[in-house]
Amino acid sequence: MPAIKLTYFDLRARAEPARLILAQAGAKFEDIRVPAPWDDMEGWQKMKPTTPYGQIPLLEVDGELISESVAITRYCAREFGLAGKTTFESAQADEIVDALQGALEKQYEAYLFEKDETRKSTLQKAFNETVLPTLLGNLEKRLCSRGGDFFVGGALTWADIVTYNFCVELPDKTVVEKYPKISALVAKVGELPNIKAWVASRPKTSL
Ligand SMILES: N[C@@H](CCC(=O)N[C@@H](CS)C(=O)NCC(=O)O)C(=O)O
Repeated sequence: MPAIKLTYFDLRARAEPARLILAQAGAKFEDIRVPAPWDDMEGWQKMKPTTPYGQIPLLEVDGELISESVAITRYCAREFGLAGKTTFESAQADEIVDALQGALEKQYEAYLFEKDETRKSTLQKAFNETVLPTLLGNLEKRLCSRGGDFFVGGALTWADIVTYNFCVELPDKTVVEKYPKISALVAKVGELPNIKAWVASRPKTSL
């Protein structure tokens, strides 16, 4: 097994999908957490230029660095057999992750780091009423078209784990209840023993 170190702020956010995959795989990894810029701007300003793109998360695998959260997550999925059994299945999983990532980036841009609580809740509400129903409606149909249990090949892949993480991180989880297949998938992934154990034991953070 490669020696894996995952470095991110002390947050779930962009590193959590990779952590969940590593946890599900039972892989050993170093979960390195550096203080967020709002807690230690000086420390982050020192670290920033040492990273390939001035941002984290970073994954170190046997001493080599990978940047970009989705590339990191995809590597973990491939390395630990959660990326589909064929190149076509891998593409099917990528499709779901890319669809979710598109919405996630909109969420980041719209409100995730908004400090003004009133403005944040207005922006959240707008996101819940526009972007989310379209995305979740489309994903529900996609899931049904692929058998209804898992997104790819009738077995667990990172597409399911990333969907789980996206849904449980939503500020208003009731939005997901309108989509029965997605809801069942989220519940099923949340009940996987390794996922359950990770979620119960991971550091408690705001994001
Ligand atoms: N596209 C990158 C974005 C990474 C990113 O935005 N990282 C943020 C934390 S979520 C960061 O490092 N912010 C500090 C900075 O940009 O100075 C990815 O998905 O990994």
